[in-house]
Amino acid sequence: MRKPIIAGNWKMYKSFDEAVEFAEAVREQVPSEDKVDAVICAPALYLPTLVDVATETDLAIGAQNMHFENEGAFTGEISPSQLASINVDYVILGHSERREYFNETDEAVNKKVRAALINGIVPIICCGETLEERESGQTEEKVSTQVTAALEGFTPEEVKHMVIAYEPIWAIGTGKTATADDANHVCGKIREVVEGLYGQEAAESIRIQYGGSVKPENIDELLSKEHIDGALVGGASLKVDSYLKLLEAAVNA
Ligand SMILES: O=C[C@H](O)COP(=O)(O)O
Repeated sequence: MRKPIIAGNWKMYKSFDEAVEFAEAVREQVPSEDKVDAVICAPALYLPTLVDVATETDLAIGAQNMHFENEGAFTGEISPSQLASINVDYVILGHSERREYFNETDEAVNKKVRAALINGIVPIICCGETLEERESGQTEEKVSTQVTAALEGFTPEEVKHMVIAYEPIWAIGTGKTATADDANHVCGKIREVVEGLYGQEAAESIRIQYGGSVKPENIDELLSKEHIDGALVGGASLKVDSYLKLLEAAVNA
């Protein structure tokens, strides 16, 4: 059985004080990491402090992006080894907002996944279709292409420890959620893609999250589905109460 993983993606929200206040409020209430991986992916500026606040608790801290090189003349960028040097555990890669607004390509995502592994950071690899793609029946082809590209060149052992987040773009921040059956169907297809590339053990081990307007009211149904191992959550991860409710749902799933 795969351990659920709930990752909050704060995007470009919260002041520094609000971020610290949140982490201090949840750190003692987060369920044991034996039951659920609880992650907060915060703005880069806050990461060292949040890692410090979360030390020796079951709360893990992640970044929302990184460069694929460990160092170099890349003004404004943050490297995987820099994240590792402050003990960041996770990184979101290939989020649709990065693909859309910052021209992140499948090739760059693949390089970043490699760089994350080299530096001991767990990648949360995002994929998902636009509304237009969904309506024209291209959902499976789109996520399959994205996942295949992101996972190119690894070993089955490496793939087992990765996380994939399926986020239909039309469901992000819109209040529209894919039905649990639809989300499960696509997550199942992603698992088939992983199996085709890396075999059954990797496919059964890799964790696949759903993301897109997940909230305490809909998480139980999503997590009851065979192929959904957790959630990547934007809006509902910003409030202490709703974040803790999502974790509780994962423990009880
Ligand atoms: O990374 C998180 C997703 O973009 C989902 O955001 P949302 O929960 O606000 O729809």
